[in-house]
Amino acid sequence: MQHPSKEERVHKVFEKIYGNYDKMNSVISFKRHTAWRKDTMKRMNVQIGASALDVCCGTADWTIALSEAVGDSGKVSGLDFSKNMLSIGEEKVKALGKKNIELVHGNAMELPYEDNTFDYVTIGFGLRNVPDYFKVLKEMYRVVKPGGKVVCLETSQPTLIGFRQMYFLYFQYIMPALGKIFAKSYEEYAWLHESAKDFPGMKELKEMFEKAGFENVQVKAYTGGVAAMHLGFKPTK
Ligand SMILES: C[S@@+](CC[C@H](N)C(=O)[O-])C[C@H]1O[C@@H](n2cnc3c(N)ncnc32)[C@H](O)[C@@H]1O
Repeated sequence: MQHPSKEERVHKVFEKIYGNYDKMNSVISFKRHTAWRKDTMKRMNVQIGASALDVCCGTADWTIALSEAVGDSGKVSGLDFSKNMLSIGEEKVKALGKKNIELVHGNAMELPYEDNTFDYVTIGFGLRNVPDYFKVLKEMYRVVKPGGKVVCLETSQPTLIGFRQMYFLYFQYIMPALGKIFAKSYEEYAWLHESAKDFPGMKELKEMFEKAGFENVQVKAYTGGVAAMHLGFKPTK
């Protein structure tokens, strides 16, 4: 029997865990993810009336935060390949009565947009999941406008001594056990461990941003480097 591709595996994971995703996010990060997201938004300094694309938007939390920042005169699109994750996002958008959000079913590897379309393009805890990080960064580069910002918030490789060892023990034993209790699925949360383990550290990801064409790349580590934000500008010429 053939092994499923990374893309097929990831798709299956999110199609299955969608109902528990938001709750698990808070549990596995000890609610830290909310602070990371807030700080990232502060650094982005999103302007009223701007346009934004949130790649791998999932249940649409970052998409909604962006829609609040751009206001009624702005527009935000959220894109994801899991219809179930999007369905949770749709419920939130509807409940909030947001008119400036469009949620789109699509693949991050081939963004269905013209070159130079958005002022901001974000990806939150999504890049780790795609089959080719560099290809997705180049896609994000392609669709952001010259002078626009591309921002990635993702797990990273902890740099503090002791933290790193604890982090891996946590990932290997504690998190999957939490996954079993809350989402009744061990396998799916083991995926988080695997994908986070293989994901590049801050320096490597910064280099990848630069190789994709971004300039003035800023990096911010969160909680000892458990997560990090990378922000790059597309040159104006
Ligand atoms: C960990 S969730 C992150 C969701 C959201 N951005 C957040 O910050 O909570 C990762 C999301 O990426 C989506 N995803 C993974 N690979 C994708 C791809 N190739 N194209 C589009 N979406 C993808 C999954 O369906 C899932 O919703």
